[in-house]
Amino acid sequence: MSTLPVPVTEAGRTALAALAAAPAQALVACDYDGTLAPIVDDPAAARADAGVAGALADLGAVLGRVAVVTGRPAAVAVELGGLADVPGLVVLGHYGLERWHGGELSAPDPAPGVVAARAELPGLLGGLGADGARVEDKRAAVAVHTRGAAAPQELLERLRAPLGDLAARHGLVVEPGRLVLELRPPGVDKGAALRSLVEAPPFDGRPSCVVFCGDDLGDLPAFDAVDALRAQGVPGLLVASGSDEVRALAERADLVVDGPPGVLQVLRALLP
Ligand SMILES: O=P(O)(O)OC[C@H]1O[C@H](O[C@H]2O[C@H](CO)[C@@H](O)[C@H](O)[C@H]2O)[C@H](O)[C@@H](O)[C@@H]1O
Repeated sequence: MSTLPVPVTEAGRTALAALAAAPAQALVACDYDGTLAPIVDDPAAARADAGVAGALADLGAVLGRVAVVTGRPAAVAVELGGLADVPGLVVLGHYGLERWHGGELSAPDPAPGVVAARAELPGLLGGLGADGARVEDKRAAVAVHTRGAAAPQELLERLRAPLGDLAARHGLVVEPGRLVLELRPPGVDKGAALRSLVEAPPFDGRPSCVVFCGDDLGDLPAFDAVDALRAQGVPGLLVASGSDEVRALAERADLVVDGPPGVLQVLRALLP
């Protein structure tokens, strides 16, 4: 078993004690990219360490619920993460729009705005001379990545306004992330997704503890949700998978670890 780094906050230490006291009523949820899987140039190649599935399975055997809450389509996270055989795992995809559990996927049809925006994207990017931009078709959303460009951050900034216009014209919102701008339907976020897990059995709104691990801007609503639960008396632990690209989570976390290997170490050490 790994050693768990000590949270820097009293709230974090309280949450760990609560988890140890009542593991069967605890919820542990993790983001996928940058948290369970390393950041790589090609989104289709972002595979989790082989130990991740085992760590989630071990935790799932003793905790109330283990979940992955991701901006990816749920089935893609399951496939890339090698998570298909993790007993009891829930994967909420597309920021909570999709739910995967026990091999069953519930996924709504893509919003018409996504279909229209996707069709316009090649012309728009071509007209802007967005060399190096990569379009990721996520079915219920469409993402434009700039990691492969000569100047990734500059290109991202240049695309922000035109992609914002495109999204607005089609009733979509722009979800910013690590060198990516995603056009997706409004009305879901990881905070609501996490709350849906808290409200469901076996917790029915009163878990003994909620742990959330994330790395990117899209994880901030889940951090907000944990803060709100704490205000209601539910202990919570916020874990940031640290990176040089995004610092906003590390500034709020109870525990900052060194990327996905550090998160895996935490998951292993959470076992009572
Ligand atoms: O909520 P997440 O599970 O963290 O998903 C967020 C986005 O992650 C992916 O993009 C990020 O990871 C890629 C692979 O490492 C990397 O190339 C890219 O630069 C990152 O932004 C994914 O491709 C997106 O669809 C997700 O929304």
